[in-house]
Amino acid sequence: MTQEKWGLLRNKLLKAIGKNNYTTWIEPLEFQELQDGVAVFSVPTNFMGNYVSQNFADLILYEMNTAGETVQRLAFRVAANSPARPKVDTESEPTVVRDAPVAPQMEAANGAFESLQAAPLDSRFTFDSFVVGKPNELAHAAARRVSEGGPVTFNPLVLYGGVGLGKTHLMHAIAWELKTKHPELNVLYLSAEQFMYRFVQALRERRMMDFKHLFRSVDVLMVDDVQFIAGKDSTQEEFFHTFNALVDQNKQIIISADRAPGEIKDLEDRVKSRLQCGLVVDLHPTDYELRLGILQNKVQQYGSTYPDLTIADGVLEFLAHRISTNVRVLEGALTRLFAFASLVGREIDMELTQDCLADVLRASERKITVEEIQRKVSDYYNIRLSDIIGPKRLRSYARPRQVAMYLCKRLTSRSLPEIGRRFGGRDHTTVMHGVKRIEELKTTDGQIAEDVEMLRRALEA
Ligand SMILES: Nc1ncnc2c1ncn2[C@@H]1O[C@H](COP(=O)(O)OP(=O)(O)OP(=O)(O)O)[C@@H](O)[C@H]1O
Repeated sequence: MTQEKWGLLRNKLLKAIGKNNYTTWIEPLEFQELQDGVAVFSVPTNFMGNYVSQNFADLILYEMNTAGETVQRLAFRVAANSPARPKVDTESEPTVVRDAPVAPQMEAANGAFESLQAAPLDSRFTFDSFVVGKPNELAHAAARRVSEGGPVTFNPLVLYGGVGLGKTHLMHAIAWELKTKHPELNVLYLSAEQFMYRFVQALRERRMMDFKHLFRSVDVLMVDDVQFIAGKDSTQEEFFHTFNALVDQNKQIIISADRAPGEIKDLEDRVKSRLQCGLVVDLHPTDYELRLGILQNKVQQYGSTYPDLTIADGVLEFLAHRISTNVRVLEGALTRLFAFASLVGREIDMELTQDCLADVLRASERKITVEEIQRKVSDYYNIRLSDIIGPKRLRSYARPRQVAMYLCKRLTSRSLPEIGRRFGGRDHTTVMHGVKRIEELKTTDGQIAEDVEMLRRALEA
């Protein structure tokens, strides 16, 4: 087997196991030789050799044999001095790791221009693998519309949202779709940082005309993480001119940012107002249903890599409930669970999940505040917030107040005197009495038990 062939195979492995696993386990492997049905790799450590052999050997063997090699076994040698690593083929397969530069072929009209370096597209970031839910349905619909490549209706499309909510995923999905449906279109996707880098390079090499010409000759310009150019005056200026030139030619521009354009500090007003001219849509923080959908989707993808692993009922629901920070953390947690479970050869049950993800679960513990509880409880019972905190002793206020006190004791780390203070300066014995009363009622009064449960769920969602 040649190094080139291994390079191609690595691409397949990347697709199958995802970027994280690939970078950690496959990238450091160096193919050495194939002799008598044994494929020999050098690895940096024994541990790595063992891990790969336990977790990915079947997959590697399968891919090698499918590619026409006869391989019965893999061997891993710890090498002090490894030979140069074969490169992942980026020409025949568009699957490349994010941030690894690749030069797409851009035909220059008069042959005088260099090809323009674009960011590679992650083959996993497609519309098919994007799970749609309430928080992202508008952004998804807008992305779909633009990806049809029809007449430009809104220009630019700006997608914004917090960390790890799927902006890059949607951008790549648009680019893939356009490339498939309209191969004739010159689609350029790059990060704002790469835009700046190209600009500075052009300045340094005195090739600004080339730079301008290149950027103005694209049909669709996609710039990810545009907040990066905030405060970088000359880059902003060039971006502004590029932007205007493309809009004038009715070329589609798609931008992503980590916040609404108007809220990006140190972004020039004229750039802000240009960005606000088109359609600005945000990706909201995920909700429980979306997180669960994303997890289920991921598990399905893992099915081929880990055919023997099973997940106990309730684990995905637990993760969707507990990890609400961002999708990247959620995916990372699942990847770790699968790797761990396959390492120890066990079903993914609650116990394994708690053990394996203790740090992630601790870090994403949501802090519920007393105020939040008071607000939710007053909404739930349809009374005013001031009635929960105030002195009225009417049963219709006293009971919700006790429920709120009970929830404060159970869901926050506040002490009884602290809780009392926040309920209009009540004594800690009053809080203690309230908590006890609800505890008793929960066992005798079905309605109270249900109220408390509903509220707890709403607060922890
Ligand atoms: N709705 C979704 N369906 C499936 N996967 C998703 C979804 N949203 C996010 N992801 C996944 O979460 C990870 C993070 O998403 P992405 O890189 O697109 O986030 P981002 O918004 O660009 O974040 P950042 O601001 O950090 O660049 C990716 O692996 C992506 O595939």
